[in-house]
Amino acid sequence: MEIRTVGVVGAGQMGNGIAHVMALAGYDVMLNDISQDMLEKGLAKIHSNLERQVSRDKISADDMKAAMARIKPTVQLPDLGQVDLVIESATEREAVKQSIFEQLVPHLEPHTILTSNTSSISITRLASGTDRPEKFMGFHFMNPVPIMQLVELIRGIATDQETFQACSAVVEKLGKTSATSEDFPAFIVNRILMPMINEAVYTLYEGVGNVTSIDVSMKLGTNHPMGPLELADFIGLDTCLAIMNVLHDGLADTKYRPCPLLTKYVEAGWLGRKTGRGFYDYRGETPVPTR
Ligand SMILES: CC(=O)CC(=O)SCCNC(=O)CCNC(=O)[C@H](O)C(C)(C)COP(=O)(O)OP(=O)(O)OC[C@H]1O[C@@H](n2cnc3c(N)ncnc32)[C@H](O)[C@@H]1OP(=O)(O)O
Ligand SMILES: NC(=O)C1=CN([C@@H]2O[C@H](COP(=O)(O)OP(=O)(O)OC[C@H]3O[C@@H](n4cnc5c(N)ncnc54)[C@H](OP(=O)(O)O)[C@@H]3O)[C@@H](O)[C@H]2O)C=CC1
Repeated sequence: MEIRTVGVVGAGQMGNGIAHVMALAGYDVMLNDISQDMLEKGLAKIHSNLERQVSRDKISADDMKAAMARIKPTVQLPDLGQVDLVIESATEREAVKQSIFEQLVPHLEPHTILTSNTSSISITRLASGTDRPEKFMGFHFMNPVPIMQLVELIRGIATDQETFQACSAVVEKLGKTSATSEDFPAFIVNRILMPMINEAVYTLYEGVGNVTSIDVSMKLGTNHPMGPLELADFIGLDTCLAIMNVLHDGLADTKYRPCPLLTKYVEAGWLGRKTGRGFYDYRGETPVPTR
């Protein structure tokens, strides 16, 4: 089946990026969030990111105008009932995602494909709470969505081939590249990336280095574009902790135990860039390390 309309649930950093690339590729997008404020901030972010692409001659002003016109914001989840494809991108908490699917399913067309942008949670388990596990899969974008080339595609145990092909075709239309992962905790990218970030936090916790020396070491020593602590702040420390907990619980191996210092930052509400403070303090002109 051909996908023409897309519903995105959650207008945070990932949801607004997904709405951005979908609209630019010609899909009509319904963007939903529980918070009107987050919806407005999400739309403003899409606008400024599109403007940046226009100023760098990546897209034309007409492309930008057309993309903005294709995005319809709504705080009413049932407004997504008519779309061909739903990409859920709300907070990384299983109960939140399950509740969204539970509320949405009664309003959906029978043909609608349901997907989640989850970073780590079992696709099979999320699918089993819906009426269509065969039309459910993982559609995992990378941050920042307009820039990163990869989309991980994850089949649940029941996902059918037609659903997988329809999602692969969307990735192609976006001009991105897909990699397929089996449905195990945190899939491929975060199975490898998140233990590295967690280890960087242990390195800080144990005093092996400070924020600056750890990030400089990994940037200049291994040519990573961002140091691991800078990247953790960019992803969101709540999301990093949630992923570590899924790895720890799902694989039952102590090598995945989240660093207590990561837990402490999350408990403080220091979630990284999105709250203005994490391993760095972003409230001034330039980021300042907090340790
Ligand atoms: C947690 C998960 O589930 C999975 C994940 O996503 S893990 C995280 C994956 N992401 C990464 O690892 C990102 C690592 N960092 C990077 O690649 C780079 O630092 C970066 C691309 C984010 C920024 O690159 P940079 O060279 O420092 O900055 P800059 O030169 O200003 O920007 C490079 C490009 O990114 C764009 N960009 C930067 N930040 C952006 C943002 N937040 N949103 C949209 N576009 C952005 C810029 O416009 C620029 O675009 P062009 O090349 O088209 O002109
Ligand atoms: N951050 C990253 O680098 C990546 C994240 N992901 C995944 O994407 C998803 C979203 O992450 P991210 O965008 O970073 O998180 P954010 O915290 O930036 O955004 C989450 C958004 O979801 C909203 N939300 C919460 N509950 C609901 C609900 N019931 N209905 C609709 N919206 C809701 C939140 O609103 P409010 O703030 O009002 O609660 C917020 O606007 C997560 O599953 C995450 O694991 C995937 C790839 C990369």
